Amino acid sequence: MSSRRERTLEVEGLQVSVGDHLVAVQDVSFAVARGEAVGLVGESGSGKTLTCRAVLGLLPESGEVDSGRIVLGDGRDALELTGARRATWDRVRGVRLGAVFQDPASYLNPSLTVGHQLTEQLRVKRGSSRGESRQRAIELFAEVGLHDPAGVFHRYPHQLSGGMLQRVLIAIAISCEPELLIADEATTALDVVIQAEILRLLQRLRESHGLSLLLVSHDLAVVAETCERILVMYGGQIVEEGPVDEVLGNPQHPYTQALMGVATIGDWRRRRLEVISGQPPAAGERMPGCRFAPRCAYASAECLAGPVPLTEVDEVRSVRCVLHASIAERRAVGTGREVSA
Ligand SMILES: Nc1ncnc2c1ncn2[C@@H]1O[C@H](COP(=O)(O)OP(=O)(O)OP(=O)(O)O)[C@@H](O)[C@H]1O
Repeated sequence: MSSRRERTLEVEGLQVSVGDHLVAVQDVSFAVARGEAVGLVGESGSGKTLTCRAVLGLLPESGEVDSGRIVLGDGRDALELTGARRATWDRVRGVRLGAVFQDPASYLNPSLTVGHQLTEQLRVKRGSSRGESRQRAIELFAEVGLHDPAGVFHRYPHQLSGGMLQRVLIAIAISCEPELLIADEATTALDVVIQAEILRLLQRLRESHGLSLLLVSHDLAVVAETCERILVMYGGQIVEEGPVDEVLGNPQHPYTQALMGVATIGDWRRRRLEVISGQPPAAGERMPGCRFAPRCAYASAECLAGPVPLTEVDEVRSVRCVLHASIAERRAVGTGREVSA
């Protein structure tokens, strides 16, 4: 588990609100160890993007971190990001923290060549000379799998495909050797072949650069293939976490079980999550107990008694469900009811 490994990121008790003080992310705690790939999954609106954006200091204008701690690095390199000033963010974002998102074109300037944009990053963030940064840019373009990197250097964003643009963005994101790369739905818009190539590239970069990865995806298959650990979010909270194989192989939270149900185990690879019946709570919706209770076939009065903490099941797994032990028992003896899905 990550506690025995050097930490790249620690998020503790994070609460984020949006709009008119609507709590959209609450009590979110997790860590990413050095070189580890952690996947963040959940339905649309569950708070995945706001969690990542809080870590990156890029919340929307109406968004705010109400409480909690975000610490980048470990030991002597540990840096508290909560409440950091702009100058600190300038030193961290793009340097110790890299990010890639779903729509790479919108993060590039259409009127500058991609080579220019990468060299600017190297010049501004690393203080490299013009010649050094040009040479390094071409090396980085080659490293992210762009053919004819010297030719690509002179291209404008509109001259490149979506997959090529995502590679350019990855080259920019890793150019300053960050400790952590956040990839928020970075392969969602790409076709499956390109998606697989980009995921392989991220794996390779993890190995060659000792990079930690926080990968947000709707797609359980993407996380299963790429990550060691998974965080399942529901209604702004983490409801289950643990090693990917164990969580997907034997989900403990009824929501994770339902996700696996709709994704049809055995034939779910490469499928996107489909919608589970019922609606998740909206941002800011106050609920007395478990936020999944209205959609859960196991729900009882106990579930509504008060806030449900994320509880350790064993050394490596945690679940936010007061009934998880009895549900696991019922499932083990084959009498568990199926969750409505
Ligand atoms: N700028 C904003 N203003 C108001 N509400 C917002 C804003 N950004 C996010 N929210 C709300 O916060 C909640 C969490 O949103 P978030 O984008 O983090 O979810 P997500 O899990 O990343 O979803 P998706 O997979 O669709 O990106 C949602 O209810 C969303 O409507």
